[in-house]
Amino acid sequence: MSERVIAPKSRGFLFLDSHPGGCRQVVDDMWQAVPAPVAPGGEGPVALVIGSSAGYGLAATIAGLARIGIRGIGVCFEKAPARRTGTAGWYRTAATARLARQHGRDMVFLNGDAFGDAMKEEVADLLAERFGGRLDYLIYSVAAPRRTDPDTGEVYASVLKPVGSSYTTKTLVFDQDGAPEVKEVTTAPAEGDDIEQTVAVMGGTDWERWVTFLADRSLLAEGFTTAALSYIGSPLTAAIYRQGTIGAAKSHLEATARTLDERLGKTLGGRAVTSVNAAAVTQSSTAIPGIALYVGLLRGVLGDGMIAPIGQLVQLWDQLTGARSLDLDDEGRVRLDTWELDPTVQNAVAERWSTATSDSITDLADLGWFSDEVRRLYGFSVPGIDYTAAVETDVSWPAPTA
Ligand SMILES: NC(=O)c1ccc[n+]([C@@H]2O[C@H](COP(=O)([O-])OP(=O)(O)OC[C@H]3O[C@@H](n4cnc5c(N)ncnc54)[C@H](O)[C@@H]3O)[C@@H](O)[C@H]2O)c1
Repeated sequence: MSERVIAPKSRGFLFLDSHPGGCRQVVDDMWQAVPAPVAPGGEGPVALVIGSSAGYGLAATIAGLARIGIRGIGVCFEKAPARRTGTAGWYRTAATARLARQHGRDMVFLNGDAFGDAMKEEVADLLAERFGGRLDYLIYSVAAPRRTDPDTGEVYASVLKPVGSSYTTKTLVFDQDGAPEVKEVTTAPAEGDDIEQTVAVMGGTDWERWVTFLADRSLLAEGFTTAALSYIGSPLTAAIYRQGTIGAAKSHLEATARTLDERLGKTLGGRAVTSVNAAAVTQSSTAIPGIALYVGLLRGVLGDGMIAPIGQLVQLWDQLTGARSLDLDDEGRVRLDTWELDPTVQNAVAERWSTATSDSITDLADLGWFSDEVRRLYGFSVPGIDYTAAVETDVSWPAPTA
């Protein structure tokens, strides 16, 4: 037992501790935001979500459980409580498992490196032993800085750099007193094998390896469907995102979807797609130069008109399961970002972006919302939580229920 009061301590957008009570409430609130199940009762389809503890993968897990009644496996990479608290994803996973159990859904969570073959073996064994040896859905939502190649042991590192020439962008930071500043930062262009390294981490290689691994073990059901998360984003961030090193990885991911789609279509009557989602405040996205400013301005323009990840993932599940027809763009991608890329919205954001300064930013962007979103990633600024009360931090990883 280890009860204590947890104060938010941060360096930039990174917090050193997370709040178990707040993380649990975030998960509860996401579950509440899901509309009624499509087909209540009965045994749901078997799903594997990779990256299940945060951002879009957490939304995929919760929307899948609450809307579709999935059962299956979530995989993520989180740190247990020790001297510091556990990571927020540790606590969110405990909370998600509790809700799954309450709703009679058999969901097992595994903590470890999804890129390694040991995790693939463990998942394959679990599918065979516990889930009837048939996987219906795989959602791939990993965002990671590094990947170790299981064949060679080589470690690849992903970088966020423009391609061709350096890129100067406005960016949003908060000073020591929390006051917002709009600054310029310059990022040098990719050099050496930066592009290949980033593609090796964030492209489609590991997704394809998962599908091949499970197919070789005959664990994919007829009609097996898989989706990986992608992003296009605004012209304002294109140089650092879609035309940058990470964009090369996303193009690789999308090309992988086309190859996999053909293969799965022929072998199982199955499908592989990418799902292009909208900008959201996550631990990964706040690391991208300019994205904090962009998202804050987007919220300033759209307010509650922004669709949160949980709402987008309900739409994705509805399309994947056939509750709604699968709506693909010319390049075979599900598009859940059309509201973000709407030209009227983009023009309004671009106008605000061009005039944004440290003095005007509070009027142009919704900074209260943005700061709270960042804090909520760690379980802080969650309505209904008493942050002066001591809370148990020693939460154990959810054991599979019998
Ligand atoms: N955040 C956005 O604005 C946005 C928009 C559109 C698409 N996407 C895409 O969604 C996907 C997920 O991004 P996010 O922003 O939700 O990220 P995130 O940082 O919120 O979550 C990443 C998840 O990956 C897991 N993970 C990281 N390394 C792992 C490893 N080695 N093994 C197992 N699990 C690991 C983490 O535990 C976590 O569950 C990415 O493909 C991203 O490009 C993000």
